[in-house]
Amino acid sequence: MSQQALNLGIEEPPQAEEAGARVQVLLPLPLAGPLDYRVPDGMANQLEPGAVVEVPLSGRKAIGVVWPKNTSGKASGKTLPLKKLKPVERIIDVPPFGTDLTRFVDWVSAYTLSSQGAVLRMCLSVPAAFGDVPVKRHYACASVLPDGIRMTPAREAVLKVLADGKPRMAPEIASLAGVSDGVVRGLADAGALVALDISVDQPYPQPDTNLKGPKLSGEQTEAAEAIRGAVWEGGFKPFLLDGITGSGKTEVYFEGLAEALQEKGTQVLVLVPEIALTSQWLERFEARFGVTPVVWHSEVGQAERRRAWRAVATGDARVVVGARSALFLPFKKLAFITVDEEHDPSFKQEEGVLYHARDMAVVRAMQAGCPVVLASATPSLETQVNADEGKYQVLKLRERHGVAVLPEMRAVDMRAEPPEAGTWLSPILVREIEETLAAGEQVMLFLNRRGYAPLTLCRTCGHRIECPSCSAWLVEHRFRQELQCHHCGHMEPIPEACPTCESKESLVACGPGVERLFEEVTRRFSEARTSVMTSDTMMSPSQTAAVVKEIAGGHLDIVIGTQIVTKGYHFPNLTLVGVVDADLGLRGGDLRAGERTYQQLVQVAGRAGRAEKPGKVLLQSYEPEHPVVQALLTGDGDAFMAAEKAARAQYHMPPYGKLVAIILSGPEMAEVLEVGRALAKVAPVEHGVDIVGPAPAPMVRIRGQHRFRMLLHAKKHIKVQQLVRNWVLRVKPKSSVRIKVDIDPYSFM
Ligand SMILES: Nc1ncnc2c1ncn2[C@@H]1O[C@H](COP(=O)(O)OP(=O)(O)OP(=O)(O)O)[C@@H](O)[C@H]1O
Ligand SMILES: [Zn+2]
Repeated sequence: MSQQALNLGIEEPPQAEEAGARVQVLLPLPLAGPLDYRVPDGMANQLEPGAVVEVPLSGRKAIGVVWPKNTSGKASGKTLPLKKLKPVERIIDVPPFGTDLTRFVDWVSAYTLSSQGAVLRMCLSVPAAFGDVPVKRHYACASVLPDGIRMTPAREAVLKVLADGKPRMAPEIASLAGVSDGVVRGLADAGALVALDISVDQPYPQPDTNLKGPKLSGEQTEAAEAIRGAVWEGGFKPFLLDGITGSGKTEVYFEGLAEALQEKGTQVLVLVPEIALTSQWLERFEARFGVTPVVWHSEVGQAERRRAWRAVATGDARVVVGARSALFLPFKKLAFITVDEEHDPSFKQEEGVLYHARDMAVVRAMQAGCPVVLASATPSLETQVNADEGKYQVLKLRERHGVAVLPEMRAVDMRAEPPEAGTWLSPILVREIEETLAAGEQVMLFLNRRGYAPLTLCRTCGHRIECPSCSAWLVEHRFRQELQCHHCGHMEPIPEACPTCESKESLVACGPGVERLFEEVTRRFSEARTSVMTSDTMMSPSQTAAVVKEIAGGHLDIVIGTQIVTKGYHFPNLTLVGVVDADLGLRGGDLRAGERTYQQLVQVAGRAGRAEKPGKVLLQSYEPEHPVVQALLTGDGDAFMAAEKAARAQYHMPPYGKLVAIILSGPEMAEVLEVGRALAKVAPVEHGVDIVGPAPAPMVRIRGQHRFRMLLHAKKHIKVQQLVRNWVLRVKPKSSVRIKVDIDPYSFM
């Protein structure tokens, strides 16, 4: 053993071992790193890094990926002699992962402090992709009819159907020929038909890049040319496409897609915040490229996921539009990425590996060496700072397309113009709705609260109905006649009597949700066709698409919705937007409450007046002097964001400083607190680093788990990952207590 290896305490493989006799395989499990396996004879040349393989693992079989050598850590921590290693069992018949993906996995793992295996798991999320693809038996005519075959009219009919040379399945042939399946099988047995087993996974139709997009305006052309140029040149280049609502950002980045797809075999990825809501986007894509793209999100069925995953790996899928998890697909030749509505909070994953898909999309593009466009009318503060610092090239669109202009904004001071008791619309907003309806135009009312009422209270004893396993009120859903917890999903019937004092008819609903607003709207405007758009009323992408079509087609007059109506829709006849509670997002605010509320309200306001007719937006507020409301009224978002930036810079808050949240949870409060105290005791003491907590989380209990939080706040230059890893490793928690590390937290609950 060499001196160096001794010093490092690492065992070297025995001298006699042949190079290439072992490989490291990363498994989709939370281990410290890859495991060593023996390379069986005959496989040596095929086991290149990135190959997907099946290996034995404690008596079972597991799918893993041959991992490049230079990566950190090893699960076992020591090198076993070759003869003790288990052999790789087989190579899975899919193209190997590229180094862009293996490096991306390593990067995400190091950044988020998740194990490499936990990140790899997101890449291998479709077990069915590694098995045999099911086939279906088809029949076609044999090239020559067997001698002496007995022909009948039924048999003749079958041969006639197949005369076009297209293989078909027996039931189809039988129905076309007007015969029974038996006739088809009889012909096959007699050798007159040949059987073909055809994969059920049909190739995806290829996008047509020769179709022309709309004629772009001057500023659109300028932006599109910059993107096209970068795509043509290749190489990593991040852009911020900052254009007001309705300015044609989609048309502009479509030009980038078109350029990227010119080259043979290239692939593009478009990340969107809520894929279930993209029916209009899909239609526009189809109009521009002649086909529908591959859609990727958690609700896509298993068979389609298998088809999509494999087609992405082989390069057959050229365009993928997906939710954040699409970042982990094994693209063969990724040439361009767009993150649409890049400011959207749903890009942050809050379960499992805690990552921000917008940030990781930039990293993915860096590893793949391709341009990436972050598009938004309200770019996140983080992205703006990157642009200010010159890291991202800014492309601006300042005008709406055609004759459309930004809507007129007005605040309704609810202190001066309060609604009648038990109602939520001020007289001014009611009047505006009446006028809009009279003009034959559409209204959107925005209230970011699902259900009927956020709280059910007993008038007699003051009891508030809470979730049995979370520290949260149950929300009444009157359409479904239920109370529901929005944190764990717990549901129960609405009780007739107070659960505590048993008084009858004493429970009252407090505050409005969209269902309650619906009640008021249908009472006031009984003639209007009204619909509620929330995740409760639109359970599936097709249901959503149907409602969106109804609105776009003018079959609805009033739409009441939660944040899902704010996202990218284009309704030409919608001219009035009413924000029922502009202050809602500002209450109990965290670091980003102001920014988020501003973005959300700009987005919802941006749905008004997108075509010929000008739009109007009314903001109901009890605090119209608040900077967020003022920024909306004056349209000076730049000044608002500048003030936000200054405040964050002053306190070294992200992105001018770093935050790491440590969330501790477990079934026993005392045990959780004990781990928190142990962590506090060994907390790093370093200049530029502050640690607060453990303190009870604002959501003290979720799903029966007690929760405490700690927050590490560091100056920008500090390498928090290293610091936190060393710190957390010093405490061995009881197995019942979970420690979750959230780098760059967005939720402080
Ligand atoms: N050059 C153009 N020619 C024809 N139609 C255009 C052009 N640019 C934009 N449009 C149309 O204007 C509407 C708004 O454009 P688009 O949806 O791309 O804007 P956006 O910036 O993505 O908006 P938002 O941020 O609000 O989602 C769409 O119906 C789009 O087809
Ligand atoms: Zn609950």
